[in-house]
Amino acid sequence: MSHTARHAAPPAAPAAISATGLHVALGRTKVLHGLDFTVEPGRIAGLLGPSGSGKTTLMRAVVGVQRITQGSVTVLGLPAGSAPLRRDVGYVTQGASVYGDLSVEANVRYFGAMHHATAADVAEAIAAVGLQGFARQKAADLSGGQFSRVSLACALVAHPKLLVLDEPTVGLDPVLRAELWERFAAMAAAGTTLLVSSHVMEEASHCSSLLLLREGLLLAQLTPAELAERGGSEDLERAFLTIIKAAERGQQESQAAAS
Ligand SMILES: Nc1ncnc2c1ncn2[C@@H]1O[C@H](COP(=O)(O)OP(=O)(O)OP(=O)(O)O)[C@@H](O)[C@H]1O
Repeated sequence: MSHTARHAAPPAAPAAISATGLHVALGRTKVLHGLDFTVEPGRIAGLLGPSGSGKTTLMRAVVGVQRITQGSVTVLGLPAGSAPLRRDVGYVTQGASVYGDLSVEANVRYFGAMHHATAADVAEAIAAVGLQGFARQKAADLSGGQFSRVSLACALVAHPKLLVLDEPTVGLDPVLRAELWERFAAMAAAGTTLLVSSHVMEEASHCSSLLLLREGLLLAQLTPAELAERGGSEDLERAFLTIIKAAERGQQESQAAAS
């Protein structure tokens, strides 16, 4: 082995997500306007933005179920949506993809089967979302919050390398919410990357990187501490509003100047 080779740095792992000049149009509406960002492996990236800012569209592009108009999205070094990624990427949408007439356990087993999950894996995923007491219950007979947790268990059982979650804590009580964030942190520490959208600003503090989206533009990618500093408040909701309002003012001023 040559001296150079012995001291060469190990090859860097590819970014978990890398978007370059990402444009998406839905019908005639341009929804994403050229996004550039990177999420490193083992991070929890929070996707924040007002309703209609393009969060779901961006997540769909990352998962590879959204046609891209221009630019590219790379996931774990491969084009988003490519076949080898199917095993490595989990996606939990707001509209749960759960079979109401099957039990919780049967649902999780069904998803797990595609990933050779064992009975222990299934039980562990169900326990992770706090549904161990409901494993035999028909999903249709669960409460709304319990039902949405079944789809999360279905994603967890696959042990994906990238987990994309659209508002996973909606409808959950504060105890479960805190437990889930602990779970996400443990997964990230073990190398899983999470992309999580949220409306709940206090949840932003659990993320290592925040993507602030407004009207299909990436306003900033920053840490929670940087958000607090840039928005002039330790209260992340207030800081977020300050940044969003400043962007709105900037847009109005440039429109006024142009007219
Ligand atoms: N099929 C469609 N055709 C045209 N426009 C669409 C379509 N689906 C969504 N949009 C528009 O695209 C924009 C972004 O939608 P998206 O669902 O990505 O936003 P979001 O940030 O996830 O919103 P929310 O927080 O309310 O879920 C919105 O203005 C929406 O009205």
